[in-house]
Amino acid sequence: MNGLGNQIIVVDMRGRADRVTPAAAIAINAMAGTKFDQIMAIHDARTPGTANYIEIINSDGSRAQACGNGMRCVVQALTAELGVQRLTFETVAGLLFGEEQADGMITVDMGTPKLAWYDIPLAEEFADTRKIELQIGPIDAPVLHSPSVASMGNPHATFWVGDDVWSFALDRFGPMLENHPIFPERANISLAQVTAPDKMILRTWERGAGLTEACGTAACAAVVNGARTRRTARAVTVTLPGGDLHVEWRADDHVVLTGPAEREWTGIVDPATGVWVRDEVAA
Ligand SMILES: N[C@@H](CCC[C@H](N)C(=O)O)C(=O)O
Repeated sequence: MNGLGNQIIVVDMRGRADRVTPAAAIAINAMAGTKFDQIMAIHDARTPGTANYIEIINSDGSRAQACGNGMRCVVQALTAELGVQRLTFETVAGLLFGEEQADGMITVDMGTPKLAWYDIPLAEEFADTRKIELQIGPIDAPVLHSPSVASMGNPHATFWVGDDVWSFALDRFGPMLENHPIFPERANISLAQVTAPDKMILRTWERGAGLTEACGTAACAAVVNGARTRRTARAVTVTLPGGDLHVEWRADDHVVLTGPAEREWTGIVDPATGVWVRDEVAA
């Protein structure tokens, strides 16, 4: 599936006790035609009242706590299969609610952001995470500096840029910043250009996956960071390379993400080895 070009493989692990291994994820990603950003593994529910437990695996085999676009794909797949409009899921980061709108758009309530330095987490104490000391480039002429940081279950840094968001070599700076010692669990790195109080353009280098067409949790973190630094309103249309997401940081502190999700093809994979038997089942 894809969520605005964020390539997602939704794996059905219901009724099984095993897990998608890092080796399988890496093997699948290396195959022609199955390159992805995240695997969303659907497991049987662990908690009463939830439909399923969802595990998230990046293309480098690492596990992630949250994935906004991936959750939208899971919601689209399972609401269609079960003939329901809304579902509750459990992830390592907590409970998430998703629903299909009348126009086919998929909305996920991503929960509440965490803004304390130790929750993101950062390696050192910052009293104010709206602007932390971090820069790359020459000391007196940094290329990127002073990001706002937030956790949407997973760690995000939002660097604010002027009208030149497309001019930065994010493929070069992304890996340096993702692995910067200030982020002990690495981080997703975004560049945000605010074009109106309710509009921004966002590019993201994803932890464990690299440059992506769209990152849902990065859009959520950027709107939280935009609103708390008074750069944006709390409801913003975020334009990513793959298209638009709508993000609202509601008064009850929950962040809600809306956008399209699309099914592409279906196949069969061995979750232990990543050996793939690809069906040609039409979407
Ligand atoms: N594509 C995702 C984010 C996936 C997880 C991320 N790479 C991480 O490791 O935190 C999204 O849509 O949110």
